[in-house]
Amino acid sequence: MSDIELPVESPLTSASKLLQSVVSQLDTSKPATSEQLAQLKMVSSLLSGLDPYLDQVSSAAPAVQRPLLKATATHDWEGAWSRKETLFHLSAAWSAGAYEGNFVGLLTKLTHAKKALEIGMFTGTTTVCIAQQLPEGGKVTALEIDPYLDNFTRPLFNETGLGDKIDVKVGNAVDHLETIAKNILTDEEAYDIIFIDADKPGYKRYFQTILDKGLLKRNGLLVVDNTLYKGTPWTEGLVDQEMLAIGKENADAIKEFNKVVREDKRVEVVVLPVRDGVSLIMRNE
Ligand SMILES: C[S@@+](CC[C@H](N)C(=O)[O-])C[C@H]1O[C@@H](n2cnc3c(N)ncnc32)[C@H](O)[C@@H]1O
Repeated sequence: MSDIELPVESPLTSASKLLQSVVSQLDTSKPATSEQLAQLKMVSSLLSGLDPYLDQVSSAAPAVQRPLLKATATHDWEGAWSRKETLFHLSAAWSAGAYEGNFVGLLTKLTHAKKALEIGMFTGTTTVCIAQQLPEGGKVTALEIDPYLDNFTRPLFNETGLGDKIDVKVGNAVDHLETIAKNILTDEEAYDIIFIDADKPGYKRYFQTILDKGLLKRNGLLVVDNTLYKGTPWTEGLVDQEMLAIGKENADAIKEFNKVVREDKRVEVVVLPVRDGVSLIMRNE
């Protein structure tokens, strides 16, 4: 961050200015005026309309992603959890979705990646976006702890015709990263792009293993999801509000992760307000 501050204008600052204006006029002894209510509605519309608008003006989901999105949205996750078939209480909301999948696919294309790694696959909606952008002979390795998801995605990957470009490794990502590192002996063999999107308390370890063991190429790109974790890193007390049902462990892990990355001299980082926050981290040595 620069020590020279310039004013920022964004949808969030518009919402913030409106809200500050209403808050400064509020008088608890009087009901809100119609003008104040209109301003609050505008704040609500600014905030709730952002993501749908981004979807509307960004390219549609690629055809290969559609069957996976549909299967994710319609699957009976609740039933699978109650039958103890899944390791976690999964829901469709665990997917990074069409917009972010497309974004990571675009980054794969921009970096001319041939070798990609995803840590935390879930239903593969991003995996296929990465695979689709890889050249002939390219491969994405997806690490996923839950065998249920390997069974879920396998027929869908084959249906897209991208099955040959996707290698799913089931098990704890920590163990897989150690094994993978043993087979990466030169920078040439390392990954061009890595997407971290698994358990939040594991992020710091994944980051350090990736850099310490040379899993990411020099000038390679590390993309990390959820680094603005619902706004908890800069909003004291948010995590304690029961209505948000945010895990404190995850919130603390993300805050610590962002600090560790920012202080690591081996990388450059820009955190983007894409969905729940996406960090773009480039290895520069
Ligand atoms: C948020 S979801 C991933 C979403 C996916 N990357 C996407 O783009 O839609 C997180 C996934 O990480 C998996 N996971 C959690 N802990 C893990 C671990 N230690 N090793 C590997 N996968 C893990 C979960 O089972 C879950 O499928």
